[in-house]
Amino acid sequence: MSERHPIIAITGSSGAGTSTVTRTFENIFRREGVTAAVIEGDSFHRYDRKQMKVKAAEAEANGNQNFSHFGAEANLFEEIETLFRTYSETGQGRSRKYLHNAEEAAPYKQDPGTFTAWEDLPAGTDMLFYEGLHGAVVTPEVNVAQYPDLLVGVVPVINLEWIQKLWRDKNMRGYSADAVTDTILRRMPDYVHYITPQFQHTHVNFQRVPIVDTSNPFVARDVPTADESMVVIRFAKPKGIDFQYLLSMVHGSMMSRANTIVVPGGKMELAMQLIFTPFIWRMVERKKQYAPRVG
Ligand SMILES: Nc1ncnc2c1ncn2[C@@H]1O[C@H](COP(=O)(O)OP(=O)(O)OP(=O)(O)O)[C@@H](O)[C@H]1O
Ligand SMILES: O=C(CO)[C@H](O)[C@H](O)COP(=O)(O)O
Repeated sequence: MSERHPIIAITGSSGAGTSTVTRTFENIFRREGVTAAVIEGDSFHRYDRKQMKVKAAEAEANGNQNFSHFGAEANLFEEIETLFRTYSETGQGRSRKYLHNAEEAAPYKQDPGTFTAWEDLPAGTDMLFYEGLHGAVVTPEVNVAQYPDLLVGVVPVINLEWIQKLWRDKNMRGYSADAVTDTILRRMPDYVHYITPQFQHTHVNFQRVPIVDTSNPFVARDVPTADESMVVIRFAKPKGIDFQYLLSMVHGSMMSRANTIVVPGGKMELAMQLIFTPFIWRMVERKKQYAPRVG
Protein backbone atom coordinates (compact mmCIF):
# COMPACT_ATOMS: atom_id res chain seq x y z
CA MET A 1 0.00 0.00 0.00
CA SER A 2 1.38 3.40 -0.90
CA GLU A 3 -0.12 6.79 -0.10
CA ARG A 4 2.34 8.48 -2.42
CA HIS A 5 2.19 6.12 -5.40
CA PRO A 6 -1.09 4.19 -5.27
CA ILE A 7 -1.81 1.05 -7.29
CA ILE A 8 -5.13 -0.23 -8.62
CA ALA A 9 -5.19 -3.82 -9.92
CA ILE A 10 -8.02 -5.44 -11.85
CA THR A 11 -7.57 -9.19 -11.91
CA GLY A 12 -9.49 -11.87 -13.77
CA SER A 13 -9.21 -14.79 -16.13
CA SER A 14 -8.84 -14.53 -19.90
CA GLY A 15 -12.12 -13.23 -21.31
CA ALA A 16 -13.53 -12.37 -17.87
CA GLY A 17 -13.96 -8.74 -18.84
CA THR A 18 -10.95 -7.00 -17.28
CA SER A 19 -10.37 -4.95 -20.46
CA THR A 20 -14.03 -3.90 -20.39
CA VAL A 21 -13.69 -2.81 -16.74
CA THR A 22 -10.48 -0.96 -17.63
CA ARG A 23 -12.45 1.21 -20.07
CA THR A 24 -14.78 2.20 -17.20
CA PHE A 25 -11.77 3.19 -15.07
CA GLU A 26 -10.26 5.13 -17.98
CA ASN A 27 -13.51 7.13 -18.15
CA ILE A 28 -13.29 7.87 -14.41
CA PHE A 29 -9.62 8.88 -14.77
CA ARG A 30 -10.44 11.22 -17.67
CA ARG A 31 -13.35 12.82 -15.82
CA GLU A 32 -11.37 13.27 -12.60
CA GLY A 33 -8.17 14.47 -14.34
CA VAL A 34 -6.08 11.52 -13.09
CA THR A 35 -3.10 10.23 -15.10
CA ALA A 36 -2.50 6.53 -14.71
CA ALA A 37 0.25 4.28 -16.03
CA VAL A 38 -1.79 1.41 -17.50
CA ILE A 39 -0.17 -2.03 -17.45
CA GLU A 40 -1.48 -5.05 -19.37
CA GLY A 41 -0.94 -8.27 -17.47
CA ASP A 42 -0.27 -10.27 -20.66
CA SER A 43 2.97 -8.33 -21.09
CA PHE A 44 4.28 -10.38 -18.14
CA HIS A 45 4.01 -13.67 -20.02
CA ARG A 46 7.44 -15.31 -20.00
CA TYR A 47 7.40 -16.45 -23.64
CA ASP A 48 6.29 -15.02 -26.96
CA ARG A 49 3.83 -17.08 -29.03
CA LYS A 50 6.47 -19.13 -30.90
CA GLN A 51 8.49 -19.86 -27.74
CA MET A 52 5.27 -20.77 -25.90
CA LYS A 53 4.43 -23.40 -28.54
CA VAL A 54 7.91 -24.91 -28.18
CA LYS A 55 7.69 -24.91 -24.35
CA ALA A 56 4.21 -26.46 -24.41
CA ALA A 57 5.43 -29.20 -26.79
CA GLU A 58 8.46 -29.85 -24.53
CA ALA A 59 6.21 -30.03 -21.47
CA GLU A 60 3.89 -32.43 -23.28
CA ALA A 61 6.81 -34.64 -24.27
CA ASN A 62 7.62 -34.80 -20.55
CA GLY A 63 4.06 -35.81 -19.67
CA ASN A 64 2.67 -32.39 -18.74
CA GLN A 65 -0.35 -31.57 -20.88
CA ASN A 66 -1.30 -28.55 -18.81
CA PHE A 67 1.48 -26.05 -19.38
CA SER A 68 -0.44 -22.78 -19.64
CA HIS A 69 -0.52 -18.99 -19.61
CA PHE A 70 -2.29 -19.12 -16.25
CA GLY A 71 0.61 -20.72 -14.37
CA ALA A 72 3.85 -19.65 -12.72
CA GLU A 73 6.23 -21.21 -15.24
CA ALA A 74 4.80 -19.28 -18.21
CA ASN A 75 4.73 -15.89 -16.47
CA LEU A 76 7.10 -13.44 -14.82
CA PHE A 77 5.44 -13.23 -11.38
CA GLU A 78 8.63 -11.84 -9.78
CA GLU A 79 8.68 -9.01 -12.31
CA ILE A 80 5.04 -8.11 -11.55
CA GLU A 81 5.91 -8.04 -7.86
CA THR A 82 9.01 -5.93 -8.56
CA LEU A 83 7.00 -3.49 -10.68
CA PHE A 84 4.38 -3.07 -7.94
CA ARG A 85 7.00 -2.66 -5.20
CA THR A 86 9.12 -0.22 -7.21
CA TYR A 87 6.11 1.83 -8.26
CA SER A 88 4.74 1.99 -4.72
CA GLU A 89 8.14 3.23 -3.49
CA THR A 90 9.20 5.52 -6.33
CA GLY A 91 6.36 6.00 -8.82
CA GLN A 92 8.50 4.33 -11.47
CA GLY A 93 8.94 0.98 -13.16
CA ARG A 94 9.14 -0.79 -16.51
CA SER A 95 6.55 -2.32 -18.78
CA ARG A 96 6.02 -3.63 -22.30
CA LYS A 97 3.14 -4.93 -24.43
CA TYR A 98 2.14 -8.35 -25.74
CA LEU A 99 0.79 -7.86 -29.26
CA HIS A 100 -2.13 -10.25 -29.63
CA ASN A 101 -3.18 -9.65 -33.24
CA ALA A 102 -2.23 -7.92 -36.47
CA GLU A 103 -4.08 -4.75 -35.51
CA GLU A 104 -2.20 -4.40 -32.20
CA ALA A 105 1.10 -5.34 -33.86
CA ALA A 106 0.86 -3.00 -36.88
CA PRO A 107 1.90 0.28 -35.14
CA TYR A 108 5.07 -1.44 -33.87
CA LYS A 109 5.83 -3.09 -37.24
CA GLN A 110 6.14 -6.42 -35.38
CA ASP A 111 4.53 -9.83 -35.77
CA PRO A 112 1.47 -10.72 -33.69
CA GLY A 113 2.41 -12.85 -30.69
CA THR A 114 5.57 -10.85 -29.90
CA PHE A 115 6.50 -8.40 -27.15
CA THR A 116 7.49 -4.78 -27.55
CA ALA A 117 10.73 -3.70 -25.86
CA TRP A 118 10.67 -2.97 -22.10
CA GLU A 119 10.27 0.75 -21.48
CA ASP A 120 10.25 3.02 -18.45
CA LEU A 121 6.81 4.14 -17.33
CA PRO A 122 6.00 7.78 -18.08
CA ALA A 123 7.21 10.09 -15.31
CA GLY A 124 4.83 11.82 -12.91
CA THR A 125 1.81 9.52 -13.10
CA ASP A 126 -0.81 9.71 -10.32
CA MET A 127 -1.23 5.97 -10.03
CA LEU A 128 -0.40 2.56 -11.51
CA PHE A 129 -3.27 0.64 -13.06
CA TYR A 130 -2.76 -3.11 -13.73
CA GLU A 131 -5.26 -5.14 -15.71
CA GLY A 132 -4.71 -8.85 -16.23
CA LEU A 133 -4.46 -12.41 -15.02
CA HIS A 134 -2.29 -12.11 -11.93
CA GLY A 135 -2.88 -8.84 -10.05
CA ALA A 136 -3.51 -10.68 -6.76
CA VAL A 137 -1.33 -13.73 -7.15
CA VAL A 138 0.29 -15.22 -4.04
CA THR A 139 2.68 -18.18 -4.23
CA PRO A 140 5.36 -19.42 -1.83
CA GLU A 141 7.82 -17.23 -3.79
CA VAL A 142 5.90 -14.02 -4.53
CA ASN A 143 3.16 -11.91 -3.04
CA VAL A 144 1.77 -9.54 -5.65
CA ALA A 145 -1.50 -9.05 -3.72
CA GLN A 146 0.17 -7.14 -0.88
CA TYR A 147 0.80 -4.00 -2.97
CA PRO A 148 -2.42 -2.71 -4.59
CA ASP A 149 -4.41 -0.12 -2.66
CA LEU A 150 -7.49 -1.23 -4.56
CA LEU A 151 -7.75 -4.80 -5.79
CA VAL A 152 -10.77 -5.66 -7.97
CA GLY A 153 -11.75 -9.16 -9.14
CA VAL A 154 -13.71 -9.61 -12.37
CA VAL A 155 -15.23 -13.08 -12.39
CA PRO A 156 -18.24 -14.03 -14.50
CA VAL A 157 -19.75 -17.41 -13.63
CA ILE A 158 -17.67 -19.90 -15.55
CA ASN A 159 -20.07 -20.72 -18.41
CA LEU A 160 -20.31 -17.00 -19.16
CA GLU A 161 -16.54 -16.58 -18.88
CA TRP A 162 -16.09 -19.34 -21.49
CA ILE A 163 -18.73 -17.84 -23.80
CA GLN A 164 -16.98 -14.46 -23.54
CA LYS A 165 -13.58 -16.03 -24.19
CA LEU A 166 -14.84 -18.08 -27.14
CA TRP A 167 -16.54 -15.03 -28.64
CA ARG A 168 -13.54 -12.74 -28.18
CA ASP A 169 -10.87 -15.24 -29.29
CA LYS A 170 -12.87 -16.23 -32.40
CA ASN A 171 -13.95 -12.76 -33.46
CA MET A 172 -11.09 -10.54 -32.31
CA ARG A 173 -8.10 -12.89 -32.32
CA GLY A 174 -8.93 -15.23 -35.22
CA TYR A 175 -8.88 -18.59 -33.36
CA SER A 176 -11.20 -21.53 -34.16
CA ALA A 177 -13.74 -22.74 -31.59
CA ASP A 178 -11.80 -26.03 -31.29
CA ALA A 179 -8.52 -24.20 -30.61
CA VAL A 180 -10.15 -22.09 -27.86
CA THR A 181 -11.77 -25.19 -26.33
CA ASP A 182 -8.37 -26.93 -26.23
CA THR A 183 -6.86 -23.88 -24.52
CA ILE A 184 -9.62 -23.83 -21.89
CA LEU A 185 -9.05 -27.54 -21.18
CA ARG A 186 -5.25 -27.25 -21.04
CA ARG A 187 -5.45 -24.34 -18.60
CA MET A 188 -7.86 -25.90 -16.14
CA PRO A 189 -5.37 -27.05 -13.45
CA ASP A 190 -3.64 -23.64 -13.50
CA TYR A 191 -7.06 -21.94 -13.43
CA VAL A 192 -7.81 -23.71 -10.16
CA HIS A 193 -4.35 -23.20 -8.66
CA TYR A 194 -3.49 -19.66 -9.80
CA ILE A 195 -6.60 -17.80 -10.99
CA THR A 196 -9.39 -18.58 -8.51
CA PRO A 197 -7.31 -18.26 -5.28
CA GLN A 198 -6.75 -14.61 -6.11
CA PHE A 199 -10.38 -13.76 -5.41
CA GLN A 200 -9.89 -14.30 -1.71
CA HIS A 201 -7.37 -11.43 -1.71
CA THR A 202 -9.40 -8.95 -3.78
CA HIS A 203 -11.18 -6.04 -2.06
CA VAL A 204 -14.21 -6.04 -4.37
CA ASN A 205 -15.40 -8.75 -6.77
CA PHE A 206 -17.74 -8.23 -9.72
CA GLN A 207 -19.41 -11.45 -10.78
CA ARG A 208 -21.61 -11.29 -13.89
CA VAL A 209 -24.37 -13.91 -13.78
CA PRO A 210 -26.47 -14.59 -16.88
CA ILE A 211 -30.24 -14.85 -16.54
CA VAL A 212 -30.54 -16.74 -19.83
CA ASP A 213 -29.63 -20.36 -20.45
CA THR A 214 -25.87 -20.77 -20.92
CA SER A 215 -25.77 -24.48 -20.17
CA ASN A 216 -23.67 -25.30 -23.26
CA PRO A 217 -21.21 -22.45 -23.65
CA PHE A 218 -19.47 -24.22 -26.55
CA VAL A 219 -22.45 -23.81 -28.89
CA ALA A 220 -23.56 -20.33 -27.77
CA ARG A 221 -23.51 -17.91 -30.69
CA ASP A 222 -23.68 -14.65 -28.73
CA VAL A 223 -22.49 -13.29 -25.42
CA PRO A 224 -25.53 -12.67 -23.16
CA THR A 225 -26.16 -8.93 -23.21
CA ALA A 226 -26.07 -6.59 -20.24
CA ASP A 227 -29.87 -6.81 -20.03
CA GLU A 228 -29.62 -10.59 -19.90
CA SER A 229 -27.43 -10.60 -16.82
CA MET A 230 -27.09 -9.40 -13.23
CA VAL A 231 -23.89 -8.43 -11.47
CA VAL A 232 -23.09 -9.59 -7.95
CA ILE A 233 -20.76 -7.12 -6.22
CA ARG A 234 -19.09 -8.38 -3.06
CA PHE A 235 -17.00 -6.24 -0.71
CA ALA A 236 -14.40 -8.08 1.38
CA LYS A 237 -14.64 -5.33 4.05
CA PRO A 238 -18.02 -3.61 3.79
CA LYS A 239 -17.27 -1.13 6.59
CA GLY A 240 -17.58 2.38 5.17
CA ILE A 241 -19.49 1.33 2.04
CA ASP A 242 -22.71 3.35 1.78
CA PHE A 243 -25.06 0.61 0.60
CA GLN A 244 -28.14 2.81 1.15
CA TYR A 245 -26.72 5.34 -1.30
CA LEU A 246 -25.89 2.64 -3.86
CA LEU A 247 -29.36 1.09 -3.54
CA SER A 248 -31.01 4.46 -4.05
CA MET A 249 -28.86 5.39 -7.05
CA VAL A 250 -28.90 2.07 -8.91
CA HIS A 251 -32.42 1.27 -10.04
CA GLY A 252 -33.29 -2.41 -9.69
CA SER A 253 -30.49 -3.21 -7.22
CA MET A 254 -30.83 -5.24 -4.02
CA MET A 255 -28.75 -6.62 -1.18
CA SER A 256 -28.28 -10.41 -1.20
CA ARG A 257 -25.91 -10.52 1.79
CA ALA A 258 -24.66 -7.96 4.28
CA ASN A 259 -21.58 -7.35 2.12
CA THR A 260 -23.12 -8.03 -1.30
CA ILE A 261 -25.18 -5.86 -3.61
CA VAL A 262 -26.73 -7.16 -6.84
CA VAL A 263 -27.29 -4.78 -9.76
CA PRO A 264 -28.82 -5.25 -13.22
CA GLY A 265 -26.13 -6.01 -15.86
CA GLY A 266 -26.77 -2.73 -17.65
CA LYS A 267 -25.97 -0.80 -14.47
CA MET A 268 -22.52 -2.30 -13.93
CA GLU A 269 -20.69 0.73 -15.27
CA LEU A 270 -22.82 3.11 -13.18
CA ALA A 271 -22.24 0.98 -10.07
CA MET A 272 -18.49 1.03 -10.74
CA GLN A 273 -18.50 4.80 -11.14
CA LEU A 274 -20.41 5.26 -7.87
CA ILE A 275 -18.19 2.84 -5.96
CA PHE A 276 -14.78 3.74 -7.36
CA THR A 277 -14.90 7.51 -7.94
CA PRO A 278 -14.77 8.25 -4.17
CA PHE A 279 -11.89 5.74 -3.81
CA ILE A 280 -9.98 7.61 -6.49
CA TRP A 281 -10.74 10.99 -4.87
CA ARG A 282 -9.33 9.66 -1.59
CA MET A 283 -6.21 8.28 -3.28
CA VAL A 284 -5.58 11.61 -5.02
CA GLU A 285 -6.16 13.56 -1.77
CA ARG A 286 -3.75 11.35 0.19
CA LYS A 287 -1.18 11.64 -2.58
CA LYS A 288 -1.47 15.45 -2.54
CA GLN A 289 -0.69 15.51 1.19
CA TYR A 290 2.69 13.99 0.34
CA ALA A 291 3.46 16.24 -2.64
CA PRO A 292 6.45 18.53 -2.02
CA ARG A 293 5.24 22.05 -1.13
CA VAL A 294 6.34 24.84 -3.44
CA GLY A 295 7.37 28.22 -1.92
N1 LIG B 1 -19.98 -6.45 -18.83
C1 LIG B 1 -20.03 -7.05 -20.02
N2 LIG B 1 -21.16 -7.07 -20.72
C2 LIG B 1 -21.22 -7.69 -21.93
N3 LIG B 1 -20.19 -8.34 -22.48
C3 LIG B 1 -19.04 -8.34 -21.84
C4 LIG B 1 -18.88 -7.69 -20.57
N4 LIG B 1 -17.62 -7.87 -20.17
C5 LIG B 1 -17.01 -8.59 -21.13
N5 LIG B 1 -17.86 -8.88 -22.14
C6 LIG B 1 -17.55 -9.65 -23.34
O1 LIG B 1 -16.44 -10.49 -23.07
C7 LIG B 1 -15.40 -10.32 -24.04
C8 LIG B 1 -14.08 -10.39 -23.28
O2 LIG B 1 -13.96 -9.25 -22.44
P1 LIG B 1 -12.55 -8.55 -22.23
O3 LIG B 1 -11.85 -8.38 -23.53
O4 LIG B 1 -12.80 -7.37 -21.37
O5 LIG B 1 -11.82 -9.72 -21.43
P2 LIG B 1 -10.42 -9.71 -20.72
O6 LIG B 1 -10.68 -10.17 -19.34
O7 LIG B 1 -9.77 -8.40 -20.91
O8 LIG B 1 -9.62 -10.78 -21.50
P3 LIG B 1 -8.01 -10.85 -21.73
O9 LIG B 1 -7.39 -10.62 -20.41
O10 LIG B 1 -7.82 -12.23 -22.23
O11 LIG B 1 -7.70 -9.81 -22.73
C9 LIG B 1 -15.68 -8.97 -24.68
O12 LIG B 1 -15.31 -8.97 -26.02
C10 LIG B 1 -17.20 -8.87 -24.55
O13 LIG B 1 -17.80 -9.51 -25.63
O1 LIG C 1 -5.76 -13.78 -23.29
C1 LIG C 1 -4.79 -14.38 -22.98
C2 LIG C 1 -4.33 -14.39 -21.57
O2 LIG C 1 -4.98 -13.36 -20.89
C3 LIG C 1 -4.03 -15.09 -24.02
O3 LIG C 1 -4.43 -16.39 -24.06
C4 LIG C 1 -2.56 -15.00 -23.86
O4 LIG C 1 -2.21 -13.64 -23.78
C5 LIG C 1 -1.81 -15.65 -25.02
O5 LIG C 1 -2.26 -15.20 -26.22
P1 LIG C 1 -2.03 -16.07 -27.54
O6 LIG C 1 -2.40 -17.49 -27.20
O7 LIG C 1 -2.97 -15.45 -28.54
O8 LIG C 1 -0.60 -15.92 -27.92
